[in-house]
Amino acid sequence: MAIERSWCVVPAAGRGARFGADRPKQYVALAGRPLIEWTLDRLAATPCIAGIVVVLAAGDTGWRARERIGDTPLLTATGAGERSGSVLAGLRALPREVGDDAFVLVHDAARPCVRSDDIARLVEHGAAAGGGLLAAPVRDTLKRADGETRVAATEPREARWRALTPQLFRRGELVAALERAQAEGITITDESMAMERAGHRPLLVEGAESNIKVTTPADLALAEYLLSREWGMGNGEWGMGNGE
Ligand SMILES: Nc1ccn([C@@H]2O[C@H](COP(=O)(O)OP(=O)(O)OP(=O)(O)O)[C@@H](O)[C@H]2O)c(=O)n1
Ligand SMILES: C[C@](O)(CO)[C@H](O)COP(=O)(O)O
Repeated sequence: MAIERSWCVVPAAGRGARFGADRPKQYVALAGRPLIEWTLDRLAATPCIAGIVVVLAAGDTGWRARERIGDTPLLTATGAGERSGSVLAGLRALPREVGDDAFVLVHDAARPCVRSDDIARLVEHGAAAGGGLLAAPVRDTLKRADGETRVAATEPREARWRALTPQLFRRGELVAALERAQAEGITITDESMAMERAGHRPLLVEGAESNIKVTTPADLALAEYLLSREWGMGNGEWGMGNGE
């Protein structure tokens, strides 16, 4: 089932504790602009994104939301103490015309280097599979701990994937899965986890490893390098940089 365009919820209500700045990390300067603006501009410039709901912390004055970014409508919602609660708030703030069967993307405000063509492939293949997420293969050997610092298992090479965002699911199914996990008191770290607990097997769509999440200051330096590589031949326009 080919879907034309999809709305995107952008959770941006975190505190950025691991980043350790004097403001939430989504507002720290990245190449001269607040990090969040790079992410939102990138999403707004992605043809398959119909609109954006950005989820901000209650009373947040770190960034003045606009009604549109270019031709892309921009709505706001108020976040919660946990990321999953912020995502739920964003899903509930979608326009009425986005029904339960509509596929919706969820993308971290903290991921400014996402590639538009990766999002397009996720929308195409993830929708056909009933839901999916961008993911990058992990090069290191992964160990599963037994709760202490002892090795419980080693993940085989073909099973090692790093979940990214965006993640794409049907609005109604994702709301139900997140509400169920919330009712069960389960901490949900990404949308796929809630959907897996509800019995779904989301499709892994390989995305560029440059789609990093800015969590610490070291990540910010890498994001600045990655963005600089995407500029065109000095003309100041976004290149078609392959991100490699
Ligand atoms: N209650 C929360 C927590 C996180 N987020 C958002 O979810 C994305 C990914 O979360 P993460 O990187 O963990 O951000 P923080 O929670 O801010 O980071 P930390 O855990 O270091 O405080 C970020 O864009 C963040 O703003 C959110 O909207 N609401
Ligand atoms: C949602 C996410 O960005 C998918 O990769 C990731 O799970 C967030 O991880 P964190 O533990 O909140 O840093």
